[in-house]
Amino acid sequence: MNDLIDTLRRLVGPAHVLTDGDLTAWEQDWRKRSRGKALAVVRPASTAEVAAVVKACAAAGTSIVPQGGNTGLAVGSIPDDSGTQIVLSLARMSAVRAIDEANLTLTVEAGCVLQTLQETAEKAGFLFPLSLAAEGSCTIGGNLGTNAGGTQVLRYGNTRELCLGLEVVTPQGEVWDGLSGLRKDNTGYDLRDLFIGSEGTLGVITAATLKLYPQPAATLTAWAAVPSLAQAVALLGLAQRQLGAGLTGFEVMGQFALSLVGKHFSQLRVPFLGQADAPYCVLLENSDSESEQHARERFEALLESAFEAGHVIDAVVAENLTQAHQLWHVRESIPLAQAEEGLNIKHDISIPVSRIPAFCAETDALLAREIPGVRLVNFGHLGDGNLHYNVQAPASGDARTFLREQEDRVNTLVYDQVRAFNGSISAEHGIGSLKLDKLPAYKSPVALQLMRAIKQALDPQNLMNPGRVVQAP
Ligand SMILES: O=C(O)CC[C@@H](O)C(=O)O
Ligand SMILES: [Zn+2]
Repeated sequence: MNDLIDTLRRLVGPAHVLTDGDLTAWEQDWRKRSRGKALAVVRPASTAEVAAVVKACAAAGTSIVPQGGNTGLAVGSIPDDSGTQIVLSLARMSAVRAIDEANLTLTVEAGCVLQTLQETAEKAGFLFPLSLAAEGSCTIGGNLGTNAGGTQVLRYGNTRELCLGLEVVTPQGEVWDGLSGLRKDNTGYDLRDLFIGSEGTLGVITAATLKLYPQPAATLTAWAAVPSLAQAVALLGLAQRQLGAGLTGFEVMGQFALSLVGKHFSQLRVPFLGQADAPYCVLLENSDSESEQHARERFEALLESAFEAGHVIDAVVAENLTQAHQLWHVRESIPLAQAEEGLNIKHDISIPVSRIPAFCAETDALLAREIPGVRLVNFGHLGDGNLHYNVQAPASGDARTFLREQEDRVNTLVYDQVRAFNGSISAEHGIGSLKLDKLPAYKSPVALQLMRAIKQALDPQNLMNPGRVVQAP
């Protein structure tokens, strides 16, 4: 092992091979639920260095956990507790390599922080639409590795849809330069899409060519109180018909989720908080290619028809950007408020949009019956059929004990319902190690067999993020 550490020090410089001191930032997951122990944290500065590190680890039979901003929610980017794995941090590889304005593409290295990437696009007069609460610290490599979703998916798609090409270091330490900015390329299997969402189990993404979009002329945000989830779904349909591609955000939030924001972040103003006839609120975003006035007129027309149809019982439209940011901030504070409230169980699920009201009605009742006192923190990206159907321990009693005794049962109740409604047990957060043992019960055996065969073909030594996504054959 000491030989490997010496080699790594030679390859990336001694200052970038961390073996002692406080390694919490690399060894602990974002929710602070899991902690591993790394043999070393290695921080290469170039693709050539990543390739050399991977080759050295392969020769030593040492496994590698690629890591970006370490903000994931599925425990996929920290080492296990064996003390034998290398954490390969891409943080130092953050350069913007090129912008091609005519081709509408941007090529960046994996460690580029998402917000920096958005700002780079903006400075060049474009929009890079991937947007999520962790954007100040997550990196594009991690976004690609997990095929992250976020709040603009209903208009622009997941990270996968925003990526045209990749550069990848294979488990053998070869470099695949697939950084094409082509929108059409039918020359065989789509390797790019294989690596996206593979959570570092097939290789290390070192750079990507991403799509840019024109900036909208105006973006408006509204917050509506809705009488039921069924009416929220009806509002979504109406908004899609009236705004077309202008509808760039459609988030739903249950009153209990909002009450946690009110409780833990009392400086934030939460519209329609606790309004008894509105069990849910919806945040809508309208991006307009003409003007602010045009956007406002269309938004007002939409809300008027929505009131008439009974989809909405109250609504506010942000007057300016500051107010719009405040509304988004309330929405994005829900996970933090949940963490403040205490230990919880997350379910990042997707269901066909049409079936979400029935799913929630049935599953809410099932949980209330089976696990009395349980508190549902239900919110998410309704426009994508993606709910964060989270469960907070009962207010009374010890949350840690509750989780120890009930977490598996809660998961089984919820995921069995997800299966019955043709849904997915991971919509946008990935599998990591958190859901590794769940996947076989909820994914087709044929699909799992194909996934294992791919893993075996690309990484026969099982050195790339082992124990994540699929168990090696
Ligand atoms: O904490 C969660 O459950 C969801 C986090 C994130 O995906 C969000 O949509 O805010
Ligand atoms: Zn989300």
